Amino acid sequence: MREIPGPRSLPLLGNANLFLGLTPAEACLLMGKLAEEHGDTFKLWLGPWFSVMLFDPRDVEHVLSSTQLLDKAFEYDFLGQWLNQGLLVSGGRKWHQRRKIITPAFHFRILEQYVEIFDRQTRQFVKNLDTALRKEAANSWNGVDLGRFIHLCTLDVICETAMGVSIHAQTNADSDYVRAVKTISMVLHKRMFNIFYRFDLTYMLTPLARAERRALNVLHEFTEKIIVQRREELLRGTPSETETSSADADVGAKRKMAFLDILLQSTVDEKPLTNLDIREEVDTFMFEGHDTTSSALMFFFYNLATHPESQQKCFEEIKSVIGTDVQTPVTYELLNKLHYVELCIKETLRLYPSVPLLGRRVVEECEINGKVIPAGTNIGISPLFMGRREDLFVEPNSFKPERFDVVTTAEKLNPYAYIPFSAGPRNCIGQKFAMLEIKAIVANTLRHFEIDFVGDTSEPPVLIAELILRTRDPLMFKLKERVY
Ligand code: HEM
Repeated sequence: MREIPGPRSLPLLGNANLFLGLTPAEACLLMGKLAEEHGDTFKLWLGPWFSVMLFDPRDVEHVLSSTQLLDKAFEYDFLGQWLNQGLLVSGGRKWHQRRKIITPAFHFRILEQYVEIFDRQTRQFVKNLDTALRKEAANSWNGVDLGRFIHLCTLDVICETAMGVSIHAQTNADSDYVRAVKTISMVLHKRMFNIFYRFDLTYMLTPLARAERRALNVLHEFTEKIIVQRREELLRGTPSETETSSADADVGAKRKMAFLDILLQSTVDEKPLTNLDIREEVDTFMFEGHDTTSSALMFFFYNLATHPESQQKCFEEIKSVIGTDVQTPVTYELLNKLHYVELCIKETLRLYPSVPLLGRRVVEECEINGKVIPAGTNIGISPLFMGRREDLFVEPNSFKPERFDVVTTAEKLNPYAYIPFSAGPRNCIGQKFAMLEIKAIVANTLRHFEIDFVGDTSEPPVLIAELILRTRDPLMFKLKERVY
């Protein structure tokens, strides 16, 4: 450990003193400064936890492509309260088996049928924005906080695709389930990033722990209820894939194969999955599948609002592919033709990767390009810092979607520097789903509104690299209805 450079550490505290009292935004900046001072590989002691940060793409490649370094860092254990041993946090044989049975759930034929859900939920999103626009005009508000609306829309999308039911988050943002999701996200951020909440014994005595228990009850009971219901329906043989369910008013108009149904029909070692097995995977989709896409969409709209020429190009492309009738639904084929929109999404994820930090746990001592990494080390890899490396991306802080076009594609040149969806065997299983969903929301929004940013554009927004990347202050936008 001594050979790895890093800031001087104090007894017991290690380097935790450097982070004490810092806001998440300041902590984020500090990580950048430490990399400048100590180089692409540096160590950090946070109390008893030893971490090595790897910022060199060759080291990142070694870790992410390895079939040995697959275990997640200690911090992911906090997610276990909600996700139990779902795909994101599990390791070893269990992860292998689950990845194998879950991969077919993201086949393009399955994704294709979800586009109708993306389209329908986005229409509600557009309706809500329209109402907000009118309220804003009537009350002379200074802009709309898009993030709030996006979050509810992505929550509705993931709930309907994962469980086949709608929670109507967009029309009832105050429901128990929506509030529980918000609480649990807040708790997870605090536990991971505040050293005082890290120790179970002291944490259990805090009001935060009580709030977490209440939220977990709501989340687990909801998923459990749907699983039981769907299993019974499956046993009874009704309703079929495309049949309308009249029994449950909450069910989407046409039944589709939700992720849940695929899991109900899967087997491991010739045995069906138990309710708990299924719950942990469905909850994992609920967690991984909404905050990540919300963050990406938020930064996407920020980039387009501050780069009107790119917004115009996106709009022109959407108009030429989907047409000028705003009632025309988006389809899988149409979304696949939105090439320029795709470049803008990729560039947004380079500048603002939804997951700014990935962590792996070294179970057995290993060597990474000549550096010996002891067992027990947590490895940190930052898609955020990688995407901003000057030696790999020309003008890294500028929004230049063209860098991803087919001739010069920045993605192919640097497969282990451009890692918003991670890379290698543990990459994001929902990548294609996410791209389609983002495109559907973007296409429907830009068909209806022109988007302008309200606020200072001379400085980029202050970022907070928590579990999911966000900004310190809400980003506010002015919307203008498009007239055809
Ligand atoms: C813009 C949207 C998204 C981004 C940027 C993103 C990014 C990522 C990243 C970086 C990882 C690796 C995490 C790690 O190693 O700690 C990951 C894993 C994962 N993601 Fe996504 N994700 C997105 C959307 C989704 C969606 C929509 C779903 C589900 C429908 C999903 C499901 C998962 C799952 C289950 C894993 C764990 C995979 C495994 O360990 O085998 N993600 N995602």
